[in-house]
Amino acid sequence: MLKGKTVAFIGAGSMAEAMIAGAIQAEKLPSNQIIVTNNSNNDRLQELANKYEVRTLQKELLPYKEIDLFILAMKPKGAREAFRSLKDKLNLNQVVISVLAGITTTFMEDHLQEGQQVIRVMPNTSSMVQQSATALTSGQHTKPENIEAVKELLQCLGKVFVIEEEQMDLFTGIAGSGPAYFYYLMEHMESVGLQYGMPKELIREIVSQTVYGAAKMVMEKGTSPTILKENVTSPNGTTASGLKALADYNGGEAISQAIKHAASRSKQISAELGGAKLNS
Ligand SMILES: NC(=O)C1=CN([C@@H]2O[C@H](COP(=O)(O)OP(=O)(O)OC[C@H]3O[C@@H](n4cnc5c(N)ncnc54)[C@H](O)[C@@H]3O)[C@@H](O)[C@H]2O)C=CC1
Ligand SMILES: O=C(O)[C@@H]1CCC=N1
Repeated sequence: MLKGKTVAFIGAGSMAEAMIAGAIQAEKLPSNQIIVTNNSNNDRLQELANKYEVRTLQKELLPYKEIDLFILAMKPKGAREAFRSLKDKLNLNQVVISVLAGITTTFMEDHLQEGQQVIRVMPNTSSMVQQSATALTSGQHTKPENIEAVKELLQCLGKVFVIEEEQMDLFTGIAGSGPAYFYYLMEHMESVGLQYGMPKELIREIVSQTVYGAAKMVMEKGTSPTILKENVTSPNGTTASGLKALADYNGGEAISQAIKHAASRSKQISAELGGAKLNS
């Protein structure tokens, strides 16, 4: 489905790079089928061209007719201008994909030609190592074969979940932003190690192996986090003491609030752009 398709990234930041790196590593999309552009930073385009051998071009020079899939990867505040400049240059066989937090398929359809095929996607930066949890939801005119092609592209970046659009803000709070919560946790784990004199490289390896092992247990053993947590916890042992401190300091509530705030910010971005009602 992806074979022979040309993909253009409009926006060349960290998310675009993570997706480009993942797709090339998976060998599904050769670098000569990838075009990248941004607003004005030529040095950044040169950096991506050197690193991934992709074609980089200034926006005005994009060969619009050659491109099958446009992936919008700028900040949401640039969305209106980006859609405005794309609108009259596309035909209805071309597909517009957005990774922008809070940009709904309705917003996309309303700001492109009537009948344009659109797909909203929420990856995360673990795309860089092909371990993203990515959500996909499509617009009303999008052909099944194009959804399959985009799924194939996203599968190069990790696991893909086709979800209802209503769940996108929540998915963004859990998985789009999620890696940052784990990095925050890891930062704190590292800093305790450092505080007690462990060498930085050693503590980093210990912490990342611990987090990786815990995720792998959930994925491979089919056991719930609750049971796995109980398995670690000996009566009156070290873990019980650690978990009590987490509860005393409201660790669980802090995590729930992080997800709820991120999801609500996604909704708010939609509302600010006039693309969705802010109902919670
Ligand atoms: N960073 C992340 O973990 C994730 C980001 N996203 C979404 O990806 C989008 C980009 O995020 P980052 O890569 O972190 O941002 P970034 O700030 O690193 O990159 C944004 C890029 O867009 C370019 N740009 C801005 N306006 C443009 C326009 N009108 N036309 C062409 N290029 C334009 C900038 O020059 C820059 O290259 C955001 O909308 C964000 O919601 C989605 C999932 C995860
Ligand atoms: O922080 C953000 O808005 C983007 C969307 C999900 C992850 N990063």
